[in-house]
Amino acid sequence: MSPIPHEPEFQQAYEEVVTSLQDSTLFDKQPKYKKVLPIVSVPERIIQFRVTWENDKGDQEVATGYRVQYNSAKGPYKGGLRFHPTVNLSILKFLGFEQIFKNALTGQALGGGKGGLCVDLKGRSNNEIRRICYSFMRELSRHIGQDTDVPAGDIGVGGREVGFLFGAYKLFKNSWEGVLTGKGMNWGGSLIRPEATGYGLVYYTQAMIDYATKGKESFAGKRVAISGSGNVAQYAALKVIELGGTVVSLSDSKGAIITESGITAEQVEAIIGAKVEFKTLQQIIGEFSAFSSNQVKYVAGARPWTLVGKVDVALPCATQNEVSGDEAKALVAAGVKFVAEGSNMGCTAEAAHIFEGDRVSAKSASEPAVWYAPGKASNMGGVAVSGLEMAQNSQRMTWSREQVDQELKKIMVNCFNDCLETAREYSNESNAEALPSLIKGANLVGFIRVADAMFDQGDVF
Ligand SMILES: NC(=O)c1ccc[n+]([C@@H]2O[C@H](COP(=O)([O-])OP(=O)(O)OC[C@H]3O[C@@H](n4cnc5c(N)ncnc54)[C@H](O)[C@@H]3O)[C@@H](O)[C@H]2O)c1
Repeated sequence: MSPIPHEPEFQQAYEEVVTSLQDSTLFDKQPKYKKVLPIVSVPERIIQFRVTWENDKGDQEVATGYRVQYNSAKGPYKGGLRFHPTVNLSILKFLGFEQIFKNALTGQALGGGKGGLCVDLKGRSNNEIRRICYSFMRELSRHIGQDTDVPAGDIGVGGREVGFLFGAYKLFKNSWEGVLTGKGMNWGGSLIRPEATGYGLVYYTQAMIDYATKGKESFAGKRVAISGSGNVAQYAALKVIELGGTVVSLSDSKGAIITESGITAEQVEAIIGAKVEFKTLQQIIGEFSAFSSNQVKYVAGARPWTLVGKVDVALPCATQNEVSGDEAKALVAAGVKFVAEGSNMGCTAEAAHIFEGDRVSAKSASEPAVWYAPGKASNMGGVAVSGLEMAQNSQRMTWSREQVDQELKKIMVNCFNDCLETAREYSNESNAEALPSLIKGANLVGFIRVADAMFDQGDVF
């Protein structure tokens, strides 16, 4: 049990890690690691602050801002900022806790953190969003820096918001430094950073397909269900299309679009342009010419998982707990073989259990089973390229698109192999040689790397 039971999302994320570790031979082989759990579960520091601004009507508004500086054993705190009306400490602690181990999986020198603001930006003008970002950074700038804590975007915080936040930091601190990642391309940003989480998710899934089919299959010809239509979903969809897969769904918080023939790259580009203006999918399919020739079905208030028919790959890319146990059962019945989370904790504990149960019950690699990758491994391409952005800022250099993309691919494939090998090394399952658990593998690799650094630095003794 987590020490704080009234934080349900945090508790869920904590229990997932603890269960993975307990359900392996790690603590039998090396009992010292048990001591790390209660220490690593408590954030090094939480900053909570008031953010006020004048809205476009001339009224004052107020919201609560947060930064959870969770763990700095491996490097400066690193993790995104979420601006959304559901933001609270339970959600930010779950995201920050995941981020510690995710960042360790990149193989880079990055600690873990997360932050955000409980606000709804939808429908607000650019000017008002700028005022919100400046007010948020007025306080946050006291606590971050390129060697201390380097935030990035998350839900509700994209390129526009990172620009305003960076401008505010520069103003308050009189310092131009790589204090945020996801920056604009002509002022310190890295090529491929906007694409990185979606592309990386597809590269990780490609490594799963490659391993499971012994190189015989790829994305070509596969039917791929994707949820969400924000940053992660957009670039995952474009990469799947480029690799010859058929994207049969996308969604937003109001509903889902479903298509037999596949969403086109032109349609995804239309969504990319319209989402910055807070348009819903329903509005976009009604307004843009890309949707008049190649029509899609819109289902209000629905998630895509039970609506897509036969499907080979599922990539949840919207938000946490967006695949329920029943939806997981429906996906397995629809033939899904590969599930990889673009969103953080996209699957409920029940859904993850169903996918893992399907794998455990298979006797050998030749039997069809579901391969399930947790977000902390499969969506870490974004933070990995943020790490590359920090490296480029320190060097005062800009790497080419090809160089960053190659590095991203290498990082994702290495992460897949690390998860696989470590799951085998510490597995207590009879079929682990042929079908190792990627969720256990990811948690074991991330935890051991962070725990070793904490022992070395005297955080745990
Ligand atoms: N942006 C990154 O680099 C990055 C990296 C790793 C993980 N993630 C995770 O990926 C997910 C999506 O992030 P993003 O950056 O694409 O954000 P975004 O703001 O660009 O898009 C979020 C998407 O999720 C949908 N959504 C939000 N709340 C929802 C809800 N309650 N129900 C249904 N749909 C909802 C939105 O409509 C939108 O399509 C989040 O879980 C985030 O933590 C993002």
